[in-house]
Amino acid sequence: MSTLARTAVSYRGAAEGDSLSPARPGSRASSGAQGDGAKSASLALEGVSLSFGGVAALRDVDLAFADGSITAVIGPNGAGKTSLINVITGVYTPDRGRVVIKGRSYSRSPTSRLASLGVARTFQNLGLFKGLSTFDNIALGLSFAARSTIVEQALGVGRARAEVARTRRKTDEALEHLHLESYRDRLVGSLPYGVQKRIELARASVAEPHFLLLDEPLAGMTMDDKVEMTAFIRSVRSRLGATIVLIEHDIGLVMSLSDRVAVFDYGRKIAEGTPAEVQADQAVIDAYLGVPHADEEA
Ligand SMILES: Nc1ncnc2c1ncn2[C@@H]1O[C@H](COP(=O)(O)OP(=O)(O)OP(=O)(O)O)[C@@H](O)[C@H]1O
Repeated sequence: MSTLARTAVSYRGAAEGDSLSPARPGSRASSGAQGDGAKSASLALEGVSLSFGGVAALRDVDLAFADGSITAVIGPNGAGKTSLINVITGVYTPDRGRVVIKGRSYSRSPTSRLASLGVARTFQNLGLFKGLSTFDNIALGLSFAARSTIVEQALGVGRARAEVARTRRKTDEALEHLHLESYRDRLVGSLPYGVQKRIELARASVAEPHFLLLDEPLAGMTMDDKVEMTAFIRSVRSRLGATIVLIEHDIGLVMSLSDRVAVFDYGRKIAEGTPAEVQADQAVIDAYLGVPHADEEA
């Protein structure tokens, strides 16, 4: 297990003021990931339900992400995949259930502290600043860690000087790891879509998160770009030891990239396991072929 993963497992601290409580003893999150009992899961959903008016986006979802694993969340359009990431990141507050992060259980994820808890994400429709350079976009991924005062920053002294140096070093490392050096000073809006997706991955990973949530990181790319991107995702995982959750529609790539796959349909987790297990699962085959389910609710 990586150092980062060990840190995640042993973490017990949490700031006051959030709606939190220790993970339930014996819960999946505290005892290990589903179907992967040898590993701990510092990130999990427990009994999460979420609805919008009459639409149930998530229905009683239990899902634990083994530390250091890559889990793909797949399912047809409207299955609840993005809602799941939005619940983990506190964009949505579940009607029921809890989000467990590093041994603490939240009825609503603490949005303002997610970065310090080691949670980072990318967005389905790129969340980059098109008028800024590649370097500046990636550097923004470190902004939460700034400790210097405005005065120190204005004068470029004290902690600000060290932070600027660290930001430059970390950002240059991320540019190198994701082969983005040649785009360093280019405005993001002028770059090809596949490169922008890679820049978003760089921004999300530059602060070395423990949990990386990728919403359709391969969407809209050429096949060559997709193959390249999957290699970059693997390399981020092995470099950081991060737990990666990704939403993807390209089943072929999902199967080769992921350790685990969770399949959703109408907000419900209908299958979970290794890629080979879910591929052979009849409920999954039915969901993808659009076979109506006996328990389908209005
Ligand atoms: N903010 C919202 N307001 C109303 N309904 C929403 C909202 N967000 C999601 N939904 C609904 O919740 C359900 C699940 O949506 P979600 O975006 O999570 O699905 P998805 O699996 O990510 O779909 P896609 O693959 O098309 O992105 C859908 O029926 C969607 O219309």
